[in-house]
Amino acid sequence: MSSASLLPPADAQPPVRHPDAPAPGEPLGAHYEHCFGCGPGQPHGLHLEARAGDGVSLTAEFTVQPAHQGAPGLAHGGVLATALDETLGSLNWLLRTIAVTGRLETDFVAPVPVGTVLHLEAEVTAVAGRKIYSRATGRIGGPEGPVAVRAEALFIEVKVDHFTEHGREQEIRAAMSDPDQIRRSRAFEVNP
Ligand SMILES: CCCCCCCCCCCCCC(=O)SCCNC(=O)CCNC(=O)[C@H](O)C(C)(C)COP(=O)(O)OP(=O)(O)OC[C@H]1O[C@@H](n2cnc3c(N)ncnc32)[C@H](O)[C@@H]1OP(=O)(O)O
Repeated sequence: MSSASLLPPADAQPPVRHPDAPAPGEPLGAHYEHCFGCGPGQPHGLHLEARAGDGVSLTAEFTVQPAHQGAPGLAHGGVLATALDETLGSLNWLLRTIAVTGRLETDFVAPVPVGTVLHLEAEVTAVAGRKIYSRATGRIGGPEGPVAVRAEALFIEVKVDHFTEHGREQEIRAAMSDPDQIRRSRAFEVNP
């Protein structure tokens, strides 16, 4: 059961897909080359690949590598939580909103062996002001396989200043001059 702070308030609205959101089936790509969740330049990262779904939803895959073990041969729970966090965070691109995780609640339903493809699906359920409510499920053995992990989350919309104030200047400057225009706009574009 989710905690009270993950229940949308009575005045929450259904999420609205941004008109310029990627079409259903289109890959979302990475928002930052060195992101541990999705960046191609992070050798031990998850290299999570997400695709837009209908409405404000998406699907994603992540293959558990030996570098992601906790118990021998099994994915570390924190890594699985990261996969859920990254998947849920990617939803905000469909809203064209920059947001960070405020709260993430995870259920670990079944162990996930190394070599397994985790099939994730996620959707935004409601928006209330700066608060974005979402949930995700990860299945093994195929997109229709048994549920191994699931999560509910609250993301909070932030201005780009959140990153320039708290992040390291060198990395921020490098991300702002990323030659990949889609990645640059995904990281920094804010829509009212
Ligand atoms: C360089 C590249 C840029 C990349 C850009 C893309 C980034 C994507 C990254 C993707 C990577 C994957 C994703 C990641 O890993 S993101 C990384 C992990 N997350 C963070 O680092 C966030 C750290 N936290 C903060 O910075 C602040 O606490 C934030 C910004 C979240 C809120 O502080 P702020 O001062 O702004 O706002 P507020 O305190 O007035 O709160 C506002 C409202 O929210 C409610 N609330 C707040 N927290 C919680 C909570 N825990 N449970 C329940 N409710 C909570 C609060 O009650 C209030 O509600 P209401 O009173 O209005 O009803």
